[in-house]
Amino acid sequence: MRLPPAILANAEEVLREILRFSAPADTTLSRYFKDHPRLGGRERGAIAECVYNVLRNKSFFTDFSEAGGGPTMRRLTLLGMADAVGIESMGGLSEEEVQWLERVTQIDRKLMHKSMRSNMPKWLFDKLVEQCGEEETLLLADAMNTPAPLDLRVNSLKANRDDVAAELALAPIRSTPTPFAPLGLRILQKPALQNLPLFKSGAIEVQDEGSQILSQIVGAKRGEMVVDFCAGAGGKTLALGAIMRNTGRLYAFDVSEKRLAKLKPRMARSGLSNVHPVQIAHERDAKIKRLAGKIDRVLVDAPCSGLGTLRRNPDVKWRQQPGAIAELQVKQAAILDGAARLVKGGGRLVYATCSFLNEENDFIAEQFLANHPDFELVPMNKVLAEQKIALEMGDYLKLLPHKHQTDGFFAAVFERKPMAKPAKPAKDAAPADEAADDAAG
Ligand SMILES: C[S@@+](CC[C@H](N)C(=O)[O-])C[C@H]1O[C@@H](n2cnc3c(N)ncnc32)[C@H](O)[C@@H]1O
Repeated sequence: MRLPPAILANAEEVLREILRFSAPADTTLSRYFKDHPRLGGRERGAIAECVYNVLRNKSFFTDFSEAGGGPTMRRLTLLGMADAVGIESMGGLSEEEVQWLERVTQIDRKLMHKSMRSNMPKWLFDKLVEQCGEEETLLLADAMNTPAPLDLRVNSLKANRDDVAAELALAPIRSTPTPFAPLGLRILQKPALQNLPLFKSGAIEVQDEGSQILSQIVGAKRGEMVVDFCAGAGGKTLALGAIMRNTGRLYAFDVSEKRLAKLKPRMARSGLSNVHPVQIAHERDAKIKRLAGKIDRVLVDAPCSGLGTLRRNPDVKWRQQPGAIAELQVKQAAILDGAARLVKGGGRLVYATCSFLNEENDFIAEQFLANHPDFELVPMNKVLAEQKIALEMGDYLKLLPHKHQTDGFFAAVFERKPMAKPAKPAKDAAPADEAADDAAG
């Protein structure tokens, strides 16, 4: 059945707003749907897919649309919708529009100029070519422009993976185990999960496999003191709490009250009682001072460009500005430095981002090591072997969609060298302050 002609007008209206890039695309889209309650499920699906197709393919869609007649925004919408539902399902097209769509959808996109084929802003394409070469950049870009599957994490406090897969199959939702994360299930459809008893009972959470792996390499154990320094809405906090089997103490820090508030209902569903959310003003907040040198594992899931999540948030590449990367680097280094103070001797600090840019990743890790001689790098192959994760890496974790079918993630693990014990004063030694005075003199 054809979509009503008005749907193209709706899609064009919301697309125009989203392409101003003043807010994240998913926020604008949800608000639009809330303001238009009469749109049905199929219509919402088509509009959302149309918008996301335009965001993913904006470079060559813009090129195609400029080649035709009529308003550019209408043509962009037609291209996005044709990719979403097919020309034959679109109502309200003129004869000329049908012919134009039939012509442009035949064009072999692989023959386009490489920078345009990547569908990235020029600054990002150039940066990536410099970082990993043209061939790798195009593979990465193609993977980032392909919608991601839906990954679930089974909450091991409440269920096991096989039982969850069997219960999903009754829904009926087909899932397959994720290749690397031991509690992950991958779903290729896009079912509504919110009403499933499995979701309501906290047996499953939506979490990309990469994010699950990242939580695991923190290596938190039962009974330990652990800090999730940039916990946000708690995706990794919940995974860490389950890995700790709901024992020990897990602090969830963040500067954002709004994000921490979203963690609370998720905590309640998950059955975790070892999580302590704490809002901090900044990475040197006095609230965290008393924990200095006492924590076994600290995770810094740092604020970053978010470019690793382009499969889900294709607007990020157009919203991100090259100048912002340098500002992020300053913040990342400061947060990592603040968090490092918490780690006890022999404890570990994990720095992570969902970015594939070396500037936010290797560079920050190397700078940290250069400035913190009391920490040493734990090579990622060692960390992965400890966790029995069958992935081959070098010094760092670098997950990429075209290689690992996950979002783009980076992680480095540092271990604090055992702290030197204060030397026992010799029996006839002078009191410490006297000795210091002597030395100063
Ligand atoms: C990448 S997000 C964290 C995502 C979260 N770990 C998860 O798995 O869902 C980065 C978070 O860092 C927080 N943040 C920013 N500056 C911070 C700071 N100085 N100290 C602690 N958290 C900070 C942001 O509010 C944001 O929630």
